[in-house]
Amino acid sequence: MSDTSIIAISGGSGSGKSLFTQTLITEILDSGMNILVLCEDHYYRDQSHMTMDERLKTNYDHPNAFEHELLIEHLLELKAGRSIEYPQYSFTTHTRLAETQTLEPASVIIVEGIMLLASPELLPLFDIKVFIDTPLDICLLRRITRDVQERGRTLQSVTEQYESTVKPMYHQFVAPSRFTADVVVTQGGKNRIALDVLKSHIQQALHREN
Ligand SMILES: Nc1ncnc2c1ncn2[C@@H]1O[C@H](COP(=O)(O)OP(=O)(O)O)[C@@H](O)[C@H]1O
Ligand SMILES: Nc1ccn([C@@H]2O[C@H](COP(=O)(O)O)[C@@H](O)[C@H]2O)c(=O)n1
Repeated sequence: MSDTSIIAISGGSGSGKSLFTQTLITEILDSGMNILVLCEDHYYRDQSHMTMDERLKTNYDHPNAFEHELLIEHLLELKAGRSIEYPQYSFTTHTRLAETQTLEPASVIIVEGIMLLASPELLPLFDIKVFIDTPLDICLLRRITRDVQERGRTLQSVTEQYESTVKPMYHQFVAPSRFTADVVVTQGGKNRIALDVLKSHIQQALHREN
């Protein structure tokens, strides 16, 4: 087994996980380091056997919506120095695409997603657990803009899904998972100090490898 560091970045939908992760890796990649990012969203279950009506009824904010078994298998493969076939997911068809992407192992792996810290089977794999703590009303405002502009949703579908699953599941699963985190970050991807602390930890881990 190699000495791979796995960092989990979790928090509600729209909390700023992706922006935080992207800011972090852009700054680290600028210094020429080898780092890999996996999104939990890519591990939403394949629903190609279901009709579109059935897919629209899925609760995408429950831990069971994810194939965490496959995510665990992939993290273990990467830690063992082997490549993986990374699933690709469509928020339009609500299922996996036929193609996958081959990803090579790296010394530091960042995984980001809503249910990472709410899933006890995943926790032992993470060396650092980060929770992006953003008020739910701000998450909702960001989600409306993003889902309409980037995920082909209507304002009505975003508000209905928010009331029926996103908000109740946030309170049931995501918010309590904050207490499993090592680091709780306010102000998301704009929190300069949190970014610098994690960057410094990652750079130390990468230097230990070299
Ligand atoms: N701190 C912030 N201030 C302003 N806008 C932000 C901030 N963090 C994220 N956003 C914006 O909010 C939207 C959702 O953020 P994103 O990082 O995709 O959230 P998540 O990955 O947690 O769902 C994106 O359009 C992003 O640019
Ligand atoms: N087919 C799907 C799958 C997921 N969602 C929503 O995505 C959210 C998680 O992704 P973030 O990038 O926002 O963290 C989650 O809250 C699901 O409701 C969806 O709408 N459709």
